[in-house]
Amino acid sequence: MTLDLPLVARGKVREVYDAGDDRLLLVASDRISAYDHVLPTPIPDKGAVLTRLSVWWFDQLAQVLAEHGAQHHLVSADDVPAEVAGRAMLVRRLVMEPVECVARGYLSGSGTVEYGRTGAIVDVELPAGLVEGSRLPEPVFTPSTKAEVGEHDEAISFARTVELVGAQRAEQLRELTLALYRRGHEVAQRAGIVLADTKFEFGTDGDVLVLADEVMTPDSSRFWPAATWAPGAVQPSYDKQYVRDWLTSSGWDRQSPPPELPEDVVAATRERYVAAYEALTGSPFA
Ligand SMILES: N#Cc1c(N)ncnc1-c1cnn(Cc2cccc(F)c2)c1
Repeated sequence: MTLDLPLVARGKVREVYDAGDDRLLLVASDRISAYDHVLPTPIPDKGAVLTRLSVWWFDQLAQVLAEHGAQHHLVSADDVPAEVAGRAMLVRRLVMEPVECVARGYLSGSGTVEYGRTGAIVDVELPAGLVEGSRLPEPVFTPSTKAEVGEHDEAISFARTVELVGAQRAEQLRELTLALYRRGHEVAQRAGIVLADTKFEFGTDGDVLVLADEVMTPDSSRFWPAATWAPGAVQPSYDKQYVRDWLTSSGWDRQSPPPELPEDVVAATRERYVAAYEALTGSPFA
């Protein structure tokens, strides 16, 4: 698929195009990544499900945004080129903040490693005795810098965030990030999903802070099935566990190019994305 628009940025599974008139087009592909590799087999409708989920969250979060004097960047999910209908968002072009705003409600991944070394996540002290998957006493703001494509984001302190964006903006980003995460966690819990952590991106339009990018999707967040949540081990992913388990069983060395996925794993994975969407929104995907 080639869009007749200038490419602005390309991620592992998404692209951003210049749509003119201070608008960008965010396009979500059906590509899936696992173990830091983009797999050769697409998951049908993944891009559409994640786009529809972001669109739904923008509406759900409108009140929280307004309470913090902020807006979101979505202009339209309908006024998009036919080639990407259903899996693209027309958004306002913003001046992007240079930090990834991560909220964590649970200890997982790089957070667990950092906690094991220091008892904290960068400058955020945590109580003793936490294990992989533990729920934190309160959600924490653990910003990171935006890494180059293919690199991992690097967690930074709040003091560094202040250096980058100023004290007032840093405080606003922390407050809003945590408020949005709390709302998302509450909604997800009712849907049988643990929203363990999530990454927001913000920009500004004049003086107004604007929620950008995708929002609380399985690609920007850790989604765990609530029914199997059990601190003390790596939690199963709501959406990617079939893929991870099959890749592990296939003997793939995680260094060479990844193998094609079998049809049953593709179908089961598509069903997990659709199930997450339908559980969260209460609406049928089809
Ligand atoms: N959202 C947004 C946005 C905006 N509303 N205004 C200006 N810039 C951006 C913007 C540019 N890059 N990204 C990250 C990104 C997203 C999706 C795919 C990618 F490859 C990369 C975000």
